[in-house]
Amino acid sequence: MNTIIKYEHITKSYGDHEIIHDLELKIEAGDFVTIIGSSGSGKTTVLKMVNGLIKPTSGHLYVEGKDINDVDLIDLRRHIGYAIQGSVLFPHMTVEDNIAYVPRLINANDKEKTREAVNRWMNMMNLDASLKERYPSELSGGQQQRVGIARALAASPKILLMDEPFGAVDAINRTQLQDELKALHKKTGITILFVTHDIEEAIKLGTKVLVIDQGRIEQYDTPDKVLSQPATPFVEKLVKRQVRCTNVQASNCPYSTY
Ligand SMILES: Nc1ncnc2c1ncn2[C@@H]1O[C@H](COP(=O)(O)OP(=O)(O)OP(=O)(O)O)[C@@H](O)[C@H]1O
Repeated sequence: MNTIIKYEHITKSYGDHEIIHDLELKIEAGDFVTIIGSSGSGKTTVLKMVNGLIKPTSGHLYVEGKDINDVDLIDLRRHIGYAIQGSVLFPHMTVEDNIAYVPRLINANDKEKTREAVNRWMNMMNLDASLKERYPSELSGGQQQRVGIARALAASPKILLMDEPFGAVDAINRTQLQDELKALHKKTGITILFVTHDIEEAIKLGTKVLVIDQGRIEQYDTPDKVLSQPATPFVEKLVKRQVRCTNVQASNCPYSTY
């Protein structure tokens, strides 16, 4: 097992309000970790600590064995993909320039490498090459989201952080994007942390599901285990309320509607 992200005794407080309590977690390289919990439970905070957008109040966070307190955060962020809900594309740049933005910073003298990265990730996200010259306002919501993901991946990061990336797209596009992301994960072996409100999405996509409530881990396990052996009443309620057990065997799923 190769740990790529390690949270060690992490707490986070705003004023005298502690919102993350002594978080201890190891994430293995290649896992697709979906993070689920009620609103305000700390999901985004846990995610944003990985690229240093939020600093813990105490404890240490290690990425590839290095305490992120000891690394250059700008450099770290260039090597960790980050995709969030809605379109965060640069509106005045074409699709190609948006996707090429970070690779150009990294491969300053190697234009061919950047061109290859743009083509590769557009292809991987099912974006037709004819869209390269368009501006974000000339794309559909689903296309904008695909470009956002291609941009997050274009620097070939080992880690991809995603905060409700499909929250603003319609159901059909959402299902398609989920399937594409799952295939992409399989193909690349990249480590993904993915925040969602949707337990079905968490179960469908994750190789591991992290359930958080009020700044504490309720369960960190495979989707199958979360469904069949919920560790706490909170997890039980979460899965019971929402899951239709679409991607596990009915026999493993106590709440199956089969
Ligand atoms: N800058 C801040 N100042 C004070 N409190 C904050 C700040 N940022 C977040 N919080 C609080 O920290 C807690 C966790 O926030 P976080 O955004 O991580 O939750 P979340 O689980 O991602 O929520 P949601 O699902 O609603 O997006 C919440 O109670 C929130 O109000």
